[in-house]
Amino acid sequence: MAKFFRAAIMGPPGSGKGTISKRIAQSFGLQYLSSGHFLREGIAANTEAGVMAKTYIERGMLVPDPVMTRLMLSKLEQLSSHSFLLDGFPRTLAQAQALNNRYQLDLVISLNIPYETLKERLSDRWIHPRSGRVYNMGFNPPQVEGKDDVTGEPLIQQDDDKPEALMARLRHYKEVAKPVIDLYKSLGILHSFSGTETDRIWPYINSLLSNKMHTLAQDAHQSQTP
Ligand SMILES: Nc1ccn([C@@H]2O[C@H](COP(=O)(O)OP(=O)(O)OP(=O)(O)O)[C@@H](O)[C@H]2O)c(=O)n1
Ligand SMILES: Nc1nc2c(ncn2[C@@H]2O[C@H](COP(=O)(O)OP(=O)(O)O)[C@@H](O)[C@H]2O)c(=O)[nH]1
Repeated sequence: MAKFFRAAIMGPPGSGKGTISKRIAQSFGLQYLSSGHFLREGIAANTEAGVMAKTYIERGMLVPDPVMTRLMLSKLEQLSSHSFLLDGFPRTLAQAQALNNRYQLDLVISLNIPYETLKERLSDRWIHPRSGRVYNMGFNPPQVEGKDDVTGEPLIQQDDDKPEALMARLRHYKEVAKPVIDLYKSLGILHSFSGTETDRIWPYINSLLSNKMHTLAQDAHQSQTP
């Protein structure tokens, strides 16, 4: 039976999860699932989960574990025969345990990026709220300043990307992520990458994934050979 490749990416705000996920999805054909994107979609569509999530996000809080877990596991159900990459989920240990009861990840990527770099990147991050498309005035600027490349609609800066909010977000991330990272370390599937430039980190992630997917394909082939 074909074996599907299941991965997650973790890292503080601004560490490049979205940027790297886009490259992984393009290069390896993994289905990309961003929990933040699903939440924003739910909020825009006024779904039950969206209405509930909004009250937490507006206060800078995490959406409760049962809501996130229900939302993400139901998205994953629809992808039961697909390789996937998760971004933003699991965020807490309870979410990681709930995920692990249903799907065992093959690989977790953790990004370690210095604080000064995060601060610079986020102060330059502009987003198209409806699609979640992300720009950076230095790294990947839009074709027309302040406008989304696809729709031409205005780009915005998120309040919590401002330097004043960043320190608290970062501290919170570290606190909540530590037990999740420890869990994946103990399972032997955690791979950490450090640096200040996505373009320098990417070749290492690319070769790690190429190797893993190659091994997986070989294992699947051997298990089929009588
Ligand atoms: N498992 C998750 C994922 C997201 N959120 C909520 O959804 C918001 C937006 O999530 P996301 O798009 O992943 O962005 P952030 O984590 O805020 O930041 P970044 O993209 O910069 O990492 C979060 O701030 C948080 O309030 C949550 O509560 N639980
Ligand atoms: N200058 C610079 N900006 C980057 C680099 N990698 C990503 N970015 C930008 O930094 C911001 C944060 O990246 P993003 O992928 O959204 O990070 P996430 O919050 O972890 O998902 C975005 O504006 C990206 O375009 C990099 O190597 N250099």
